[in-house]
Amino acid sequence: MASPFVFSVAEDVEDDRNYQPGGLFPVKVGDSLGPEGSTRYRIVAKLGYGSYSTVWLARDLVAKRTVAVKIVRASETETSREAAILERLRVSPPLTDPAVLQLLDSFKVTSANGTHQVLVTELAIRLTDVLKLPRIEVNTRNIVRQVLEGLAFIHERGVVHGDLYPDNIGATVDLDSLSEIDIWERCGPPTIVPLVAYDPARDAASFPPHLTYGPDLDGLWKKGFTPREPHVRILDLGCAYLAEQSPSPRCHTPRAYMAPEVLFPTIAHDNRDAQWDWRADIWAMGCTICTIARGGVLFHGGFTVWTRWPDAVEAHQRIGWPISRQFRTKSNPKVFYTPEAADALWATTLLHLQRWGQTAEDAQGLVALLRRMLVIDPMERPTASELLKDPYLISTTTLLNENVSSSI
Ligand SMILES: Nc1ncnc2c1ncn2[C@@H]1O[C@H](COP(=O)(O)OP(=O)(O)OP(=O)(O)O)[C@@H](O)[C@H]1O
Repeated sequence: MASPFVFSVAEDVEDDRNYQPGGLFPVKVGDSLGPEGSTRYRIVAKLGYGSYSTVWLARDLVAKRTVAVKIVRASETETSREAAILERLRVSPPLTDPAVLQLLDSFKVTSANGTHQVLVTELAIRLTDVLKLPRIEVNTRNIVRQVLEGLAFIHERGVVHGDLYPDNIGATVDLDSLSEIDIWERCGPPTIVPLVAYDPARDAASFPPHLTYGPDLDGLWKKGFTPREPHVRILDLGCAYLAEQSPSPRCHTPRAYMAPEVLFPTIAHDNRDAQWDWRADIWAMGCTICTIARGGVLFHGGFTVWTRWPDAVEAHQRIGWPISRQFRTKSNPKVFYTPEAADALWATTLLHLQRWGQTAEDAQGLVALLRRMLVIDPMERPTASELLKDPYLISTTTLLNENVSSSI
C-alpha cells in the first residue's frame, strides 16, 4: 500500500501508514497525556518504535522523574499481554533492583484511531551501548550474575520471556535531575518530517502533524547519567507468556538465539507452533551472555549456502549430541558432533573472552557456565536459580575491574 502522505520516509521512523484507525496513537513532542485524561506525562523526545508501538521519553510531572512511555497500537491493545506480565513482575520495597524493567504506571488513552494501552516504565538503554561509555566499570561476572538474577526472578513469577537476545538486555539511566526544558536545551530540536495527506479529506486527528526522529542521546548518556556499575534490566516483555498458558505462543526469539527444540521443528517441518518453555529462555540467555561478555556470537541465524538449514543448526550439532531421529530429513546436514568438535567451538569462545581482557581462570569459569546452559536436551538445562550457584558466580577470587571502554 503506497503512503497516503506526501513526504513519506522509509528509514528510522515508524511507518506513516500506521496512522489510521486501529493503528498508532498520534502524538508529538510537547504533548501531555495521563490516566483519566490527566496531563501527568509530558512527551520530551522519541526513544524508538517497534512493530506495535511508539516509545517516548517523557517527564512525569507528578513524581518529578523521567520515564519511558510506550503507546501500543489500537489493534493490539485488547490482545497485548505486556501490561499484565509487567504488572506481575513489578516489585515493591525492600526488593528494589530486580534486573527486570519495572512498570511504573499503565492506563489507556483514546484517539481517532481507537483505544491505546500506555505503559510507563523505567528508562533503560541497551547494555552493550552502556558498556562502551567512558567511566563505566565493566565487571563481567557481576553483569552475568545480574542477568541470571533477572531471569530467575521472571521464571519464579511464572513468566517465560521468549525474546532474549542482546538488544533486550538493558541498563538503567537516570535523567531525573533534568527537567524537560533541560533535556530540550541539551539535545536541541528534533528532526521532523511534516505529514501532509494527499487526500485533503483525510481525518487530521488520525495522524500527528509530523513524524519525529529520535534525538542523538549519546551526548546525554556520556555525561554520567548511568551508574558506574551498570544496573541491568531485562527488557521487552512483549513476547512473554504466563507459564501456565498452554499451548505456548509462537516463539519470536531470533534464530541465532532460538533453542534447538524450537529451531529444529520450525526449520525442518515448518512447525511454527513448536512447544517451548522457560528452558528455551535458558538457551537464549546463554547465547546472549556469550555475546555481551565478548565471547563472540556462538551461532549464526543466517542460512548456509548449501542447505536450507541455518548455520545455527550445524553449530548446535557440533556442541551437543546428534539431533534426534525425529528431526532428521533428507536435507538435514550431516551430524558433526564429536567431543573434540564441541571443545573446539568452546575453545574459540575462550580465546575471544581472554582477548577482551578476562583472565584465563575467569574465561574458563564463564565457558563452563555457558556449557551448562547450552545443552541440546532442554530437560537437562538447569534453572536460572540453580545457575546462580555455579562456581563461576560464587567464586571468591577478587573481582577484576575489567575497565574496557573500547567497543564491544
Ligand atoms: N524502557 C525503555 N527505555 C528506553 N527506550 C525504550 C524503552 N522501551 C523501548 N524503548 C525503545 O523503543 C524501541 C521499541 O520498543 P519495543 O521493542 O518494546 O517495541 P515493540 O512495539 O514491542 O517492538 P517489537 O515487538 O517490534 O520489538 C526499542 O527498540 C527501544 O529503542
